[in-house]
Formats: sequence, C-alpha cells, structure tokens
Amino acid sequence: MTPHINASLNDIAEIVLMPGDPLRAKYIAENYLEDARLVSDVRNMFAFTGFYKGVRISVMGHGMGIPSVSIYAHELIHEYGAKKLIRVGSCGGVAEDINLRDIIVVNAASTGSGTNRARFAGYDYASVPDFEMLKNCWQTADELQTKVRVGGIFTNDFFYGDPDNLLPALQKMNILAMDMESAALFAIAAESRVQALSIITVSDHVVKGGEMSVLERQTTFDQMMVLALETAIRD
Ligand SMILES: O=P(O)(O)O[C@H]1O[C@H](CO)[C@@H](O)[C@H]1O
Ligand SMILES: O=c1cc[nH]c(=O)[nH]1
Repeated sequence: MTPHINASLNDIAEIVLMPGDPLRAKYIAENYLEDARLVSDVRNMFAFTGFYKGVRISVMGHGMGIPSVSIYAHELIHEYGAKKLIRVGSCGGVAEDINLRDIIVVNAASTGSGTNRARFAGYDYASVPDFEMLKNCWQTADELQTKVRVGGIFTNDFFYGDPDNLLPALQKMNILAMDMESAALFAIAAESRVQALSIITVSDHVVKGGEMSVLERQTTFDQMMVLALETAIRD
C-alpha cells in the first residue's frame, strides 16, 4: 500500500489505462473488462483490475493536472510494477482543423510546467510517448478503421486564465490541443524506463467553441477506449 493506493501488491496489472476521471475508470472496468474488481479506492480515485481478451489490465483514474498524475504514475510504476501506462483523456481543441470528438494520439507534449525542466537540470525536455506503443496504436487505429490525428499537444497548468500569449504561440506551432498531464506522464515513464502513451478525445474547442457534457465525457469515449485496449494487448 502507498499513501494514495490501497491495492495489494499483486492487484495491479503491468498494463494500466489511466483516465483523469475515476468514474471513467469505473465505466471502462464495467463495460470492457471481464472479472473486473475494485482494487483501490483511496480518495475515491478508483482502480479496477480485470481482463481484456484474456490479458490482465488495470484501469485507474489519475486526477487532474501534473502533480496528481505524477503521484499515481510514480506509485503505480515504483510500488506496483506497472510497465505500460496509457492515458485515455479529454482535451481542449486548439487547431482550426480539429473538431469535437476527434481522437488525438499524442506524439509530443510541450508544456509550460516547470516539473520537466526540474527533472532535466533546467533544460527543455522533449516529452514524447514510447515509440513502440505509438506505432502499435497507429497500426491498431488503421485496422479498426478508427480515424485519429497524430500530433503535438500542450500540457497546460491552467484550465482557467491561460496566459495572454499562450494561444497564439500554440496556433503558430500547430499544436492540436491542450491537456493537463501528458507531458509529465511521458517524462516519468522515460525516467523510469517504462512505456507510456496518451490518447485523448476533444471534449471542447478553445477557439471554435462547443463542448461535451460531463456525462458525455464520462461515457462516450468508446472508440478511444477500444483503441487503447487493443493497442495495450498488441505484442
Ligand atoms: O478528462 P481528463 O482525462 O481528466 O483530461 C482533461 O480534463 C481535465 C480538465 O477538465 C484535465 O485532467 C485534462 O487533462
Ligand atoms: O485540459 C483541458 C481539457 C479540456 N479542455 C481544455 O480546455 N483543457
């Protein structure tokens, strides 16, 4: 047990899907995993472990923002032996040609957060997912005929009150969308020599407007879930 996870040592699988919202974790467990059971409930940040097509998989919420995902990713990797972490999240669209419900497979995550710089002796760390997982995800999307965009995002410390010059910079550099965790997840995985990937669905568009409801966010990311699960079990 850790301060934030009360699962027993063997209760967490090597593959962990991580939505921000613990209720999305419950939805995934109930709808996609066989023999799923609740293995951790500290702070209601639920973790479930079950089987997808015979492969043991856990799903656990990581909360919102870099400090929260960093705690859960660290404990899952270093205390429970997690080896493959896949964020299944939502994001705010930024690019003009990105629309509500688009699925983005992140191939780079820039950030304004100081945490990766702190990890990297003050230098700018290029935060990227594991290439093998990225390749597997691309091939899986192709086979499932799931339309995805692969591109760069920005992991933001702000949900409200972005700095004035942020959006023009993101648009200039063709950033597709913003989330609040991917850049840290990739850095923690790299530092720990495990694999991480981030697949995110556009829940609102910060330039063009429009947003999904809380319930839609919680339950309608099914294409993304299948893509993540099929990617996770691919050799
Ligand atoms: O829906 P999740 O996975 O939580 O992701 C996005 O939603 C939250 C903000 O509403 C942040 O965690 C952001 O990264
Ligand atoms: O991080 C996020 C997620 C959804 N929408 C945003 O604007 N930002």
